[in-house]
Amino acid sequence: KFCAAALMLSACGMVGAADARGDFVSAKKTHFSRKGQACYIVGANFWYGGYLGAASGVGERARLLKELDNMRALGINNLRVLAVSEKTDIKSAVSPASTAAPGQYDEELLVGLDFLMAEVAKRDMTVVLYLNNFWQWSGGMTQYLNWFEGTPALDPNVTKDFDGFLTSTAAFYRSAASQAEYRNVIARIVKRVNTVTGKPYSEDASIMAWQLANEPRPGTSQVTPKERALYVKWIDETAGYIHSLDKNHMVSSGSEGVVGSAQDAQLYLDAHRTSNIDYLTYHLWPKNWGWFDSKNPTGSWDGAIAKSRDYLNTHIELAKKLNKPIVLEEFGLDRDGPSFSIKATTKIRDRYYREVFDVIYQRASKGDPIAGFNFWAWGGAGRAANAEYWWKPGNDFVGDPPQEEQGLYSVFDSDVGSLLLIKEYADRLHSICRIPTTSA
Ligand SMILES: O=C1NC[C@H](CO)[C@@H](O)[C@@H]1O
Repeated sequence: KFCAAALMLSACGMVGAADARGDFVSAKKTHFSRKGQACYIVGANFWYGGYLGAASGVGERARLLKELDNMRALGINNLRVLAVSEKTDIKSAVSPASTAAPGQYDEELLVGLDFLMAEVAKRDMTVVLYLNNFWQWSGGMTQYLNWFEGTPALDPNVTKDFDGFLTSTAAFYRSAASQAEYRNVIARIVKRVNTVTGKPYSEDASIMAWQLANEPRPGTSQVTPKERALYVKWIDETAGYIHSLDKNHMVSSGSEGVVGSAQDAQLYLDAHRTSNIDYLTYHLWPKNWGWFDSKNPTGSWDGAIAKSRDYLNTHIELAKKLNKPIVLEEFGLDRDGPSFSIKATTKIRDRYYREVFDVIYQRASKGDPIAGFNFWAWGGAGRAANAEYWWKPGNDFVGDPPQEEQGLYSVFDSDVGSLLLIKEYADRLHSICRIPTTSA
C-alpha cells in the first residue's frame, strides 16, 4: 500500500522519487565514489547560492542560473553553500537570515535553497551544505548564545578581540539550549522536502554532504582538556544525530584542520576519528594566518609557500592515518597591490593557486587521499557596491561575506586568468577519474 501511495505521489510530483543509492557521493576508504566511479571535487565556495535562489527579496534567479552555467563550464562540479543563517544585530552579518528567531524560519530563503538544489541537480553538480557558522557573518554560534545564554552577539571586527571571540563562541558547545535549537534547525533542513522538485533533501543525491558548521573551532590554541573533550564529543554526537535523520549522505565537520584545532594535530585526529565523520576537511589561509604579507609579497612569498606546502602535505598524511578522504575546501589570496578593486590584477593569487593545485594534482595522481578542493570564493557577476567595499543590505552578494571587504578574496567573472587556471586543473583532476567535465 505504502509503495503504491509513494509511487502515486511521486508520479504526480508531490514527492520526488529518491535518487538511486549509487548516485550519492560516498567515501570508499580514502576516495569519493559516485555512480561507480572514483570522483574528485573541483569546487567553489558559493556561500550565497541559496540567497540568489529566493523567488523575491534578495533572490536573483537569473544571475544564479548564469553563475551555475559559468561554473559548470569551467568543470566545477561542487559548491559549498551556507544553508542556515541567524538574524543578528551584528553589523557585519548577512541579512535577512533563514532563522529569524528561535523556531521562526524564513520560508522564502529556504525555498531559495530548494531552487538552488533543483538547478544544481540539472547540472550534475553536488553541494556541501553547512548548517552553522563559527564566525559572525551569518549570525552563527555567537547569535545562538545571545538568544539562549543572554551573552552579547560578538563581532571581532568591532571588539578587535579575536581570542576573546574564540573563547566566548566555543561556549556554544556546552550551551544545552543552543544545542537544542541547533538540532531543531538541523532536523528542519535535513528532513525538508524540496518545494521545487518534491524530493526530500535526505533522498537528493545532489547533496554531497551535510556539514556541522563553517570552521568550528574548540576555542583558542590554549584550550583546556575539558574544552578539547567537549569539542570532540560535539562533533561525534552532532554528526551522529545527522546520520540518524539521513542514511544516505556523508557528514563532515567544516574544520580548517590543525589551525582550527588549537594548532594541535592530535586534537584534529581525535575530533575526526569517529565513524560519524565520513571525510576530512581543511582550509588554507596564508594571509589570514600571517604567513603571507600582501604588502611585502616578494619578502614573504617563499615562507608562505613553504608553510602552505607543509600544511597541504601534513593534512594528506593525517587523512592517511584516519583512512578517510580529505578535501581542501577553502583557500585564497588577495589581489595584487593589495587591492579590493576588481580592476586590480591577480598575478600573485594566480601563482599561489597554481602552487596549491600542483600539490593537489601531483598527490591525487599518486592515489593519495586528497579528494579535491573548493577555492574561496566565487564572486562571478557580483560587484562591490561602494568605495569602502563594505556590504550593506541590498548590495550584490560576492564571494566575500559581509565581515570582509567585497573583493578581498572573490574570483570574479572578469578574472579571466584565474578562471582559465581553475579550468586547467579541473580538467586535469577530472582526467584522473575520467568524469565528464561537462554534464553528459
Ligand atoms: O570560512 C571562512 N574562512 C576564511 C574566509 C576568508 O577570510 C572567511 O570569509 C570565511 O569566514
